[in-house]
Amino acid sequence: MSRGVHGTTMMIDPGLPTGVFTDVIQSHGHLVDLVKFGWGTALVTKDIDRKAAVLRESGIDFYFGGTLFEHAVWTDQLADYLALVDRTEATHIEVSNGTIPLDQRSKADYVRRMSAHRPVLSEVGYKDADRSALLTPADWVEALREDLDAGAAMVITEARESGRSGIANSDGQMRTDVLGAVLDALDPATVMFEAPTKELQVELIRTVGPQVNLGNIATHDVVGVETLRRGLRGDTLLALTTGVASARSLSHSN
Ligand SMILES: O=C(O)[C@H](CS(=O)(=O)O)OP(=O)(O)O
Repeated sequence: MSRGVHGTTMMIDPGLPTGVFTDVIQSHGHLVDLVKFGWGTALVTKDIDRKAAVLRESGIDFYFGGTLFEHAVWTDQLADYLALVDRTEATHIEVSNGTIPLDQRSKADYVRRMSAHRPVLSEVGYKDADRSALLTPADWVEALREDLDAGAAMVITEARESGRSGIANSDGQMRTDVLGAVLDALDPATVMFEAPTKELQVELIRTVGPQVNLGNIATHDVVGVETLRRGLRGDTLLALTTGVASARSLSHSN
C-alpha cells in the first residue's frame, strides 16, 4: 500500500466528477497509495464502478468511508454493503464508530468479522468534537490497541475532512497529548493519521518523519503533501534535509 520510505498517502474523494477524478489519478496517482470514497458518496455516484476501475487500472487500493459502513450497520444493510465491496473490488473495509452508538468492544468485534472479507482499517475517534475531546490519551491508546489486537491491518485516528475533531481540537490544533501517547505506545507504521490541513500535515511530518501515514488528503493537496514529505517546502525543509552549503558561501550569496 505504501511507497516505501514515504508513508501511505490516502486521498479522500468527496465525490468529484468522474472526468476530474480520472484526471487527478492520471496526473497524481503515482503519489497516492490509497483512496477513500468519502462518507456515503459512493451510493449517489452514478459512475462509482468506473471510478473503481480507474483505481484498479492504476493499481491504487481503495475503500469506502467509515460513515458508509456505519450507515450499513445502523440500517441493517451490511449484506448490501459487502456486495458493493465485492462488486467494485474495493481492497479494504473501514470499520468505525464515529457517529452511531457502537461501543469500542462491539466495534472490535466488527473488526474481527470484517477481516474475513478484506483487510480492515479501523478508526478511533468521534465526528463530534466535544465527544472526541472526552477521550483521554489513554482511551485512544487502549482503543487503537484493541482494534489492532482484533486484526485491523492499520488503525486510523479520526480528524474528519475538516481537521477539526478527533485527534485535532475544534480549533484545528493537534491534540499533542494524544499524539505523544500514541507514538509512545504504538509503531507509527500501524497508524494512519487523518490530516486534511497543512498545519496537521506539517506537525505530523516534523514529529514522525516523511514515513508518517497521512489520510484524508484533499485531491488538490496530493502534490503539496508530497513536497512536505520531501522537504521541498519551507515548513519542512530544515527539519528533513541536511544543508551542504557552508555558512561562508551562504553569507556570500546573500
Ligand atoms: O468518509 C467518511 O466516512 C468520513 C469523512 S468525514 O469525517 O465525514 O469528513 O470519515 P471516516 O473517517 O471515514 O469516518
